[in-house]
Amino acid sequence: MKKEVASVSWDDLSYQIEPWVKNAMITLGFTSMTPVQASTIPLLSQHKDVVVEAVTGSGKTLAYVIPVLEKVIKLLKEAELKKGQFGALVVAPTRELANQINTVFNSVIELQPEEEKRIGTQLLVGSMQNVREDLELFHKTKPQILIGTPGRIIDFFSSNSIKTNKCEIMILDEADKLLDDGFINDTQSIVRYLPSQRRTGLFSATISAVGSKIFKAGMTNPVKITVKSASLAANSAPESLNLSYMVVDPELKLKILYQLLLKFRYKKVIVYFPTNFAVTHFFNFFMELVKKSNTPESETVNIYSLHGKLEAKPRMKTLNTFAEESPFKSVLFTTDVAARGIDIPDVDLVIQLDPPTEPDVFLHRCGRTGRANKIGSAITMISEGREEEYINFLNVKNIDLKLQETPKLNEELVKNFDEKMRSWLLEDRARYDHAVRCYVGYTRYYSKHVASSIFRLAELNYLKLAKLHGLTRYPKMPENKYIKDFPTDGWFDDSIDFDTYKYKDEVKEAARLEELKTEKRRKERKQKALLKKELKEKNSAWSKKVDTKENKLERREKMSKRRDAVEAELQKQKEADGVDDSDSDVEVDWKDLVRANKKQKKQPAQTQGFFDDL
Ligand SMILES: Nc1ncnc2c1ncn2[C@@H]1O[C@H](COP(=O)(O)OP(=O)(O)OP(=O)(O)O)[C@@H](O)[C@H]1O
Repeated sequence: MKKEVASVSWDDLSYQIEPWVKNAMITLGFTSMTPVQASTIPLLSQHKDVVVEAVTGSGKTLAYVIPVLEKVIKLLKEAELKKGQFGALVVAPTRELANQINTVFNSVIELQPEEEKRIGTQLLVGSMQNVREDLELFHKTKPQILIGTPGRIIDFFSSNSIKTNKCEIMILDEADKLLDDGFINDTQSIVRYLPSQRRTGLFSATISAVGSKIFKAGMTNPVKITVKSASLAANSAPESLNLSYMVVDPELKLKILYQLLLKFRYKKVIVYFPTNFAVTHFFNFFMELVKKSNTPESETVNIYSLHGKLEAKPRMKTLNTFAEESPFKSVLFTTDVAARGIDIPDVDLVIQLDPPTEPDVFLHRCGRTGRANKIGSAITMISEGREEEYINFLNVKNIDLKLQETPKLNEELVKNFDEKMRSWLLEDRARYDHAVRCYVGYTRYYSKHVASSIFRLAELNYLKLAKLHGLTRYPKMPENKYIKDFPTDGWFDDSIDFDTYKYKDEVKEAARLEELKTEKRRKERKQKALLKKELKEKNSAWSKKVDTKENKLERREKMSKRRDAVEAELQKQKEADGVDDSDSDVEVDWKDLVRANKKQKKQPAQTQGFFDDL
């Protein structure tokens, strides 16, 4: 479905573009210009640097493709480019986008008349081929336009055989991304390779936040062009895009997604997940779920996955297959790698399982649908609670989301989902390990939200999050401090016996069994050692007791010996003095003697006592 919007004829331009380029536009079905094209082309083609901010899907690509072609046409008319020279450079943050831009250039160039000097392009992106192969191809085909991602462009320019002095124009597509912290150094390195007398164009749907950083792209006195949506309610997004949100129980997100994928009417849907791990994990599970559900609804769905950890070639292939015409409903599970610039006209639905960490990315993700005035819907899931404040946060940024009723889950679907999730996880312990990584990755992702007052780690519902991932135990991580009543060893569900939970991979399983044995032995040894220690402590306490008894006896014996000796001495003295003996007197005298002896011991300087020899 298309919405009518005001457009400008190619002939209404004050500046006349190259006739064959204009004809090519009409042949391609672009009978008139979009507003951003009408405002940008005359300026960029005629010696102005531009900073262009226009909503997603508004036609920014052609707004620079035409000026770039015009610069190159002019260059070729003036003189041949010498060996190693090129005339234009377009930089994009992702391989997919660079590839797409290359395709747009070639769709126009293919319509170049025979008599014109041939224009050529070359794609410079990582992992398609190596730099040496890129250089060989460049010297063989002599393209005038280079399109690529920053890393590979720098590697390419570092070859002495490449001469950058004839580069007339540089375009940064998704310029705010190329000027952010992750890319700025690379972007500046590229700028330093280029001659200062060149035109520069920065393009994005969200460039305002970049501010004075635009000058890091080496611009001189740029003109700012802003094309907003006609809709006053949400002029940061195109009018043809319906933005809505659902408030959901975080544990139910995937079930709701599954129900939407089966019940909703759409041709192509892009589903955004927070991490690469999540894309792989849930893609694998949903493939199984769809395959084994065997319902007429599930049979009409085809699912694809795309993320940054995949090789470049399969990534491109997946995107191409997803973009192809299909009698099935096509679903793409992806990350922010496919948030910006990707133009697949049939995408009529975007679903975000979580808001992105950066608010600008919200518009880019949603903007994969509702492009070029086609109607599209973007639904964002918001977890119940504090996250609901995100809606006001977006509202302040002129992004207005309508509340959509959360679908009631079908009981049969939930039962089927739970059973399949459990059996799929139990089939291979590696899946559980992966689910753990997903869970941990999610918390890392959550901590990166720019709107940190809304997305607080302390307020995440960890139990629901763990259950969403199919876990039965909280993995060890610092965030566990936020979990109230943390269960012993992290187990909140003991329904899986981990001793018998197997890996499908035989080598891994053998290693696990070995580890289990070692662990058992370690436990046994520990227990034995503990028992031994306890026993030792018990024995030593008893022997101490025995020891004190023996000592007492010994002391008593000594004492009685001393007493006998004293008595004998006294008796001797009495006999010598002729005194009669009586027990009671001896007793008294003996005690006195003992006391006197003690006193003497305390006063060593005194004269030697009676007991000193004993
Ligand atoms: N003059 C035109 N008439 C009709 N359709 C057009 C015209 N120019 C571009 N389009 C179409 O509009 C769609 C979106 O264009 P483009 O990809 O350039 O958008 P964009 O503004 O770069 O979006 P994003 O910000 O998402 O990258 C494309 O499918 C393109 O073919």
